[in-house]
Amino acid sequence: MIRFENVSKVYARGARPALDQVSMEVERGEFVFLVGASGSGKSTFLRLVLREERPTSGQIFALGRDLAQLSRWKVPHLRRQIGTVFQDFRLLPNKNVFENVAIALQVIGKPRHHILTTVPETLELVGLDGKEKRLPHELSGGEQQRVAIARAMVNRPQVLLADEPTGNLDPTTSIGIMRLLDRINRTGTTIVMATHDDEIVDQMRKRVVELANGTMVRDQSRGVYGAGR
Ligand SMILES: Nc1ncnc2c1ncn2[C@@H]1O[C@H](COP(=O)(O)OP(=O)(O)OP(=O)(O)O)[C@@H](O)[C@H]1O
Repeated sequence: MIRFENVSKVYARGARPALDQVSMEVERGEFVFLVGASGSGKSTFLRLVLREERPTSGQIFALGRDLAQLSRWKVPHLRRQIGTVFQDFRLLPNKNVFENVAIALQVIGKPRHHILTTVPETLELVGLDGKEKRLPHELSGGEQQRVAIARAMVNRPQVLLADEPTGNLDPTTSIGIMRLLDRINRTGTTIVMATHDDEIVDQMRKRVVELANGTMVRDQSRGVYGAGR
């Protein structure tokens, strides 16, 4: 589903690599935690998968495509098959819940009847049915993140990339979000989640890939946040 072969990324000439010779593969249907200190390269990894950045060396394959060979006009098509969720939710403040999710379908030209059936289904999936008309500021942080997850999933992407999705949430709310992500994963969506949340990682016991200064230092199945525990 995602394969990195000796991937390095150097942002500025002379700077130390943000990623240094990383090779790893994420199989279809996996749930992978990407852990590591601030600045270890987790976000860089995710941006490379989305082709928001290009590697300085090495090869990246995502959803069966060699990203170096992908022409610029095909990049939006790639991104449509990869949902993204961030720490800061990134909702449109003046649009209600329904509209925030519908927009992901409107921008790709889906017909109105499709939007009118798919958005409520997706809101139900994330546990937000009945809250269609609320504005983001009328929702809790956990509910706002559920809207963001609904927006990421409404197009049924093959992969979901999550960058610190529980970073702004309290522990109890975070557990609810993780249950939702686990459920989404069990229905077949591959998930890669960058996180600092040790409790969540320790509870979920999924594959853990650890980066340190851009180097992959650990790849552990059913892993924990810190090595050696
Ligand atoms: N656009 C950029 N230009 C220059 N350097 C960058 C850029 N983005 C990231 N870096 C550098 O690359 C390294 C890796 O950053 P990255 O954001 O991938 O780390 P991270 O593990 O996601 O950190 P955090 O947990 O704080 O989000 C850091 O040294 C960072 O300063």
